[in-house]
Amino acid sequence: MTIVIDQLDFGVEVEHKKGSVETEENSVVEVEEKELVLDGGFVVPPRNSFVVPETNSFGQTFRDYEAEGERQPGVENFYRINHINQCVDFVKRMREQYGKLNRVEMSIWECCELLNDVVDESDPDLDEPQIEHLLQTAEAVRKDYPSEDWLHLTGLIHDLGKVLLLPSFGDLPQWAVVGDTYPVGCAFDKSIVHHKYFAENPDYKNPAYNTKCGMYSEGCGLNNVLMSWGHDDYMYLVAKENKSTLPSPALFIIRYHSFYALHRAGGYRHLMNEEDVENLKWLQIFNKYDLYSKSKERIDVEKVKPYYLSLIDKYFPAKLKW
Ligand SMILES: O[C@H]1[C@H](O)[C@@H](O)[C@H](O)[C@@H](O)[C@H]1O
Ligand SMILES: [Fe+2]
Ligand SMILES: [Fe+2]
Repeated sequence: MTIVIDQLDFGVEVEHKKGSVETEENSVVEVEEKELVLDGGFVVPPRNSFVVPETNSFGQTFRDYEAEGERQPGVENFYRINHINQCVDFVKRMREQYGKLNRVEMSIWECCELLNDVVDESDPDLDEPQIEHLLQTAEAVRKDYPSEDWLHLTGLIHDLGKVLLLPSFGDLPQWAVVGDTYPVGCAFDKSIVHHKYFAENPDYKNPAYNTKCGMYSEGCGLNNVLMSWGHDDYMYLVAKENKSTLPSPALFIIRYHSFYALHRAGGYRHLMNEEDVENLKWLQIFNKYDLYSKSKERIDVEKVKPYYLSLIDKYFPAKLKW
């Protein structure tokens, strides 16, 4: 059995458009089509065809971090180490070091191919090579939003930061690359997966960092918030520093797609500014495709490659600094 998830219900404007269709008897009937218009000027189609599966490839509901199964102990252990180690000092050091982008020079597509060798230990829903996940996400978005080519490309590249696991990118451990992300420097929200393990984080008992706002102020904007270090923030830095022409919601999606405490649980809203509120709408649309397109269905890479190469050419330089 499958469930169809309807259009998301956040506060977007609905524009009514008149159109006409011919019936079988050739009489013309007026119809009213609803289009959702986001403030950023992008249009959300009224009919989404993507069907959200009820269970993942392991027969469990998606993102069930307690369900017993072969992946559960490994994933829980991943979050234990992640929560102990991601602290303000660590994040500052990583941003400083990796912000230099002085390790590798290569194209976006070359990077996609490198992801073939990457396995993500934090993910209870996926054990396929990462390149499959990139294409599954991008192609699922493309079906429902055929004219938003920037969103297709966002699907393709959103997880490229996982190359941080590879030797030429510093060989970072899994806990510093994958998994959900969250702000450091203020209280860890209760909705974060396996929250209990934060008790051993050096910031947990620090009064400068353990209040609702911690080192931030209400409405300061997520751009001023330090996020736990991983593939999201790294790929955002890569896209920004290499002067990608992708629009603001694309960069926001790349940077915060693992921030489930925000986009799923609604935590940390007090740190957002108006631009974040607007961009979050796109992130919530994107998340459906990122999460639920994970399946055993393979995409024919060679068939779709020319299309994605044309998008890369449109939004990125030929070679990027990583
Ligand atoms: O395990 C997954 C995986 O690492 C994803 O790439 C990340 O974006 C998710 O937030 C995380 O939960
Ligand atoms: Fe990710
Ligand atoms: Fe992903």
